[in-house]
Amino acid sequence: MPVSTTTFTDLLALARSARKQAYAPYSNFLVGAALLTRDGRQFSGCNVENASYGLCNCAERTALFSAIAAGCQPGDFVALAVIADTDHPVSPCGACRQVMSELCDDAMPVLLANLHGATQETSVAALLPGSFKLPLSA
Ligand SMILES: O=c1ccn([C@H]2C[C@H](O)[C@@H](CO)O2)c(=O)[nH]1
Ligand SMILES: [Zn+2]
Repeated sequence: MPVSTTTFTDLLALARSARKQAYAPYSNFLVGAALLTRDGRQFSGCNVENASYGLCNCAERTALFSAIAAGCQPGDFVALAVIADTDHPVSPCGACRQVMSELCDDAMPVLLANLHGATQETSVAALLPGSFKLPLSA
């Protein structure tokens, strides 16, 4: 489903506001994300860190997992926006790319942004070509 500029503007505003909720006392790197569903619902996420560093959860996964927890199914999503205080639009980590590849359509647009107005539109497949997937049983 194509996504309009207005939709991305809205999602980015939500991601920017979600970023303020980040719990990132270790890295001090605050990230926000916002996800739009086919039926028009929006879910936001921030990064949540932990003293056991490997448990840190990125903003992208927080948004995706909260949508799944609210009853969304893989493929219900039409766009994701991510924002951080970076020189260039923020680049999602490998773990988030893998999660996106399983829960979102390959063609789903992803808008990467920084706080200063730079944006880059990409897609789930472009972020992780040839992603690993297990066959799902019905
Ligand atoms: O796209 C990204 C990149 C990093 N982080 C988080 C993970 C960790 O809390 C902090 C530093 O890597 O930023 C995100 O939430 N999203
Ligand atoms: Zn990540």
